[in-house]
Amino acid sequence: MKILKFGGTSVGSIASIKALMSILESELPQGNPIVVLSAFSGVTNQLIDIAEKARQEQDYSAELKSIENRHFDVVRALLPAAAQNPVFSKLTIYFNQLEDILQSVSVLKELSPQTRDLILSFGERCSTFTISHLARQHFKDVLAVDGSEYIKTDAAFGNARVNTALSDLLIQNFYNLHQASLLFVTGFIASTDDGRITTLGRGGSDYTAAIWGSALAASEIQIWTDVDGMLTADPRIVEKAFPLKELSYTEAMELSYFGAKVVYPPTMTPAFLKKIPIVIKNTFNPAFEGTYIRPDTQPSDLPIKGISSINDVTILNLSGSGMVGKSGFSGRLFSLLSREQINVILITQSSSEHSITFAVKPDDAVNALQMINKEFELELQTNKLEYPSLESNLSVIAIVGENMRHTPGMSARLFNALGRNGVNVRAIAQGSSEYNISVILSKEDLSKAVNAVHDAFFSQLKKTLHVFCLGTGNIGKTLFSQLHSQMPYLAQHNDLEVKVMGISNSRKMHLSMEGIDLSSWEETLETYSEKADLQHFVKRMRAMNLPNCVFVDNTASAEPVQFYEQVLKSSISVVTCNKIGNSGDYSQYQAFKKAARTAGVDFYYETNVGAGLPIIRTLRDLMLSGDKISRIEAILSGTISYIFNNFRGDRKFHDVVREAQEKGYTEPDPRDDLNGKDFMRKMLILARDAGHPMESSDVSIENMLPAACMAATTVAEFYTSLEANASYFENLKSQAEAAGKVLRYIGKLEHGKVEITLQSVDESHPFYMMSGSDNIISFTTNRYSQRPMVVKGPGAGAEVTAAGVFADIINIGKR
Ligand SMILES: NC(=O)c1ccc[n+]([C@@H]2O[C@H](COP(=O)([O-])OP(=O)(O)OC[C@H]3O[C@@H](n4cnc5c(N)ncnc54)[C@H](O)[C@@H]3O)[C@@H](O)[C@H]2O)c1
Ligand SMILES: N[C@@H](CCO)C(=O)O
Ligand code: NA
Repeated sequence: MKILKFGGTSVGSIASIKALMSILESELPQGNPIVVLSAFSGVTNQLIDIAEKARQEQDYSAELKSIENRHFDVVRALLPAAAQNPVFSKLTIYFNQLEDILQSVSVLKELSPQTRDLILSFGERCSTFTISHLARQHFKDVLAVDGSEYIKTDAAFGNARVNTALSDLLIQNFYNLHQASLLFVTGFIASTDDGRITTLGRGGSDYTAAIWGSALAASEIQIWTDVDGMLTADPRIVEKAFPLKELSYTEAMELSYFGAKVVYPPTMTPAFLKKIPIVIKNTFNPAFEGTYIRPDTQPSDLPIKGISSINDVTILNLSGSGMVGKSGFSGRLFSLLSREQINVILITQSSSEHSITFAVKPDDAVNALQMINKEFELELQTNKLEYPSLESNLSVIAIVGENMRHTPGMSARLFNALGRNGVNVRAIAQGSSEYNISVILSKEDLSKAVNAVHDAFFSQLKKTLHVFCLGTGNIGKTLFSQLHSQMPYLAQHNDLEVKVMGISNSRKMHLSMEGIDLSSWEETLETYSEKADLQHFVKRMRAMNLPNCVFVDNTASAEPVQFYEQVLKSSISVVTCNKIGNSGDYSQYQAFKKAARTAGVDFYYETNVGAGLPIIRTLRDLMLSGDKISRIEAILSGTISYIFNNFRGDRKFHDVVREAQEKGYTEPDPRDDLNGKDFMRKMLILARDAGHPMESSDVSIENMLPAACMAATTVAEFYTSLEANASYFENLKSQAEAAGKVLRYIGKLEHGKVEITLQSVDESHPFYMMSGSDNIISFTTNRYSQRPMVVKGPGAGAEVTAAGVFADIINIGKR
């Protein structure tokens, strides 16, 4: 025999009652279950409210009427007219009785816990009566049972303690007489020996189901609700939370301790003791298998079963020399708290025994503090103890699961996820059962922390990167289109989801908690945006406090650079193709690195040199493995490379420059390429990464342009001057050609010196063969001493650059 318990949301509406009936219909062929019902959703709370209003002599009639109407409406909708009247009459009797009781509360201006329980009992009685009547339309031999007659309790109204032996007997006797009927039992309510109504406290209908199940040795207890089972985390916090197939009793208890909402496992203890399996099922999705809670679970692949959290706690910290080695101390402390009925959520003690930290509900904190001050007055006055301090606005998160037991690396994974996201851990507790590790953190970090930890443990789910992008030009635009087209691939092959949460260019910006749809980012930016304000952008990004964040700079502006350090310090990784940051003052370059290291986040800038070519990464790997760089020789201007490779035949120099610009190889201002500045920045960044603390003034650059071109004050003027100096460039070319050589602008780092020179090289030179916007770099090192390591390929252009930025972002996601 099974117990099927339907909670408030499963009995609150016409649709849910229909669903309930069809669930019963498919269940009945396997034998009659016992159905336990809650009050219609929301009714218990309404009754509490109405009772309170009555006590204060306020008008409650409308609210009472609305409860009545809900029951009547259901009857009207689901019963044929001819069958309605007897139900209406009985319901009217219930509501008249309730009205009478409320009247007396009003007259006496007194609402005792006993009266309150009596008032609340109408919720379950009306719902069970109504639904059992509706069931008569579908099933034979239906019986409505007032469960309060069969569960006997003490007189602790509001949260009564059950007399199990007596209740078991009453239930068994009743069932023996009526097992042929389809029984509908009121949940939540019970009675004292002398017949006064009591209630069973939080999760009371679950408790009723467990008591009946245990008394009758049910084969299964089904808890029908409005979600697909117990989830891995609170779905209001973690969008990706998913239903668990199976939990052990212990896991269910641990998860619920910190607030799993669908079932309140402590009430299921009678079922646990008899090893009866419990299933959480969704009334609105009955085909879904739901969550099984049972004693012997199958081995699971999940490293943890879930993350539970308590939104608001306060911690008290007690410390002092008086505690060391005093065995009675914590005994006194905790019996004091228990005497005061203060529930201790979590305790940690330093191994020096010098301090104890414990967490309580904020409502209990001041009381706890005062009680401690009183109890330990002597120790406090003699300085053996320090006056305890309170810390509020904190939350607790706990990871729970039996697989954590004896598995090294679990706590590392937890703290790594928290650390990388800049979540400061205030206190830690691990039960010696190893089923649960709990940490206390700031309340404002709760959502970020739970999401980051969920991502870290449930790696079979997509991990989400939250990306904030500056710049919607050549590179920015291309990055968005690459991200957009690669989304499905990333999801499938990298278990990664990249969500763009903010976009800004120099005119407009837009940030969104939902993320920006990359198929229409341009319209979104036009329609919803505000005026660009970088300071504000960064502030908002930080305030969103999301896990796994990346700040991407695709501008050529000095302004974003001012924010890198503060962004890194707030545990947000930075990816930049903008070279201004790393080629500024050396102290600034160092500060970025230090900020990233300290915060444990990434600062990636692969595209600063050679666009998407793996140059920065290669150099870093060489350095990390202890190699020494003796020489770097390189062509690192894609623009100049393109110009020399295409300045052939009767083509004009300035036309080729314009073509390079049109192809997206040049900087936004092409003068930055031709005057060597862009090349200088790249050589400087390489030299710094190779361990030389250099400034830009240390780089010597041979001008490739005549003085008149260098002096041009606008881009238009620049092109005019290139045209005017056409013969200068023709000369350079023909001289080289006459000698069987080609022109190459080459950078070199050797003996701590960096120079960039214009050279004519013949075919014996390794840099002779180049095409398109090719870059080439050769590293001569201790290990690559005879023949250098060479990286070569297209070193400019929107596609290859955006791809490099993309790869940096993904690499952050992979860590
Ligand atoms: N083109 C290449 O092959 C290549 C290769 C490697 C690196 N880069 C680098 O890429 C960067 C972008 O180049 P691009 O060609 O896309 O430039 P672009 O001029 O096309 O676009 C720059 C974007 O930055 C925005 N912007 C400027 N200042 C801003 C600010 N303060 N806040 C927010 N947005 C701002 C502009 O509105 C524009 O959308 C440059 O730093 C360049 O050095 C380019
Ligand atoms: N303008 C740059 C882009 C790549 O950094 C170049 O021409 O090399
Ligand atoms: Na690169």
